[in-house]
Amino acid sequence: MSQSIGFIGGGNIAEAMISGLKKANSALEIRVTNHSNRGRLQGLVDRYNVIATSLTELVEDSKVLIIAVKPKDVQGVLKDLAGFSLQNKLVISVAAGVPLKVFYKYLPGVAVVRAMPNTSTAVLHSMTGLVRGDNVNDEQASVGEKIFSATGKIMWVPEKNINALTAISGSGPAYFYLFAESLIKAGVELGLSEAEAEVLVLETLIGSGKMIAESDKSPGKLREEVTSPNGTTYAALNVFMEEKLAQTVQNAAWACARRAEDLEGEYSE
Ligand SMILES: NC(=O)C1=CN([C@@H]2O[C@H](COP(=O)(O)OP(=O)(O)OC[C@H]3O[C@@H](n4cnc5c(N)ncnc54)[C@H](O)[C@@H]3O)[C@@H](O)[C@H]2O)C=CC1
Ligand SMILES: O=C(O)[C@@H]1CCC=N1
Repeated sequence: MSQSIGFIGGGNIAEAMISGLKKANSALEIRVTNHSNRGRLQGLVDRYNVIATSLTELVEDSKVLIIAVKPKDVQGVLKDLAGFSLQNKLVISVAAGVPLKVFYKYLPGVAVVRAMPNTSTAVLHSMTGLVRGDNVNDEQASVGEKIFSATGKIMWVPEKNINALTAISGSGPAYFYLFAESLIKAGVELGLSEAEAEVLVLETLIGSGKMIAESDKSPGKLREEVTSPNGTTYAALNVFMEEKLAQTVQNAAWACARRAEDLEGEYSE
């Protein structure tokens, strides 16, 4: 990747992306500007050897601008960017619930890709959804694809599907972390030390993920293979069934997608 990248916003997702991108290519030039938090910016410089800079320098020196601020702060960034010529630049927004039309309003003609990565980009296992804006040429689409492919897998989707994707893979890591936290707590309640419970949960999660990824069996089939009739797993799964875990998971994913839609709704006029 020969393109220099500039992050506007250096928070959680920017750090996950920077960490992954630097792992994939330590020579990659990355600039970051972060509003009103010098300590945060200096931390990124110290940890990843990025260049801390002003917005003006970042725009001048970066081919790709990645907007990684909270949804409520995106319009402020776009107003600032409207003062620059962005010809030949690719703008990538990772903000949830900010539709492409908002970018066109402030930056007419801009080449923008809407992306929804997840924090596993830090370990090169992100799943990133990408939406191609109207003005993105093939070369720019390929640049966007390379940036996110360097830190995991990508999927191009139409804009109408980005909220569904957010509900599964964008926010998804948090669901698995909650499950892991709960299982660690259960292990401790059952008499294991926290360190023991953590190792058991960690290895079980990684092993299950690898089984789903590497075996040719569906998650349902793999589950059946663990579940002996009237055995121990059966006893546990019965509780999940009785307490409607599957429905709860679906409700949570719907709530996530609806929240993204609500955010988008704030831009309807
Ligand atoms: N955290 C996650 O797992 C994911 C987050 N996202 C999206 O990424 C965006 C950022 O999320 P987080 O990193 O979690 O938030 P965060 O709050 O950790 O980071 C945002 C950063 O932007 C800075 N900022 C605010 N206004 C700015 C401005 N005008 N110029 C420069 N910096 C500015 C803030 O000081 C803060 O450090 C959100 O829009 C979110 O929807 C997308 C995918 C995953
Ligand atoms: O919670 C959020 O709004 C962001 C978007 C996807 C993951 N985190």
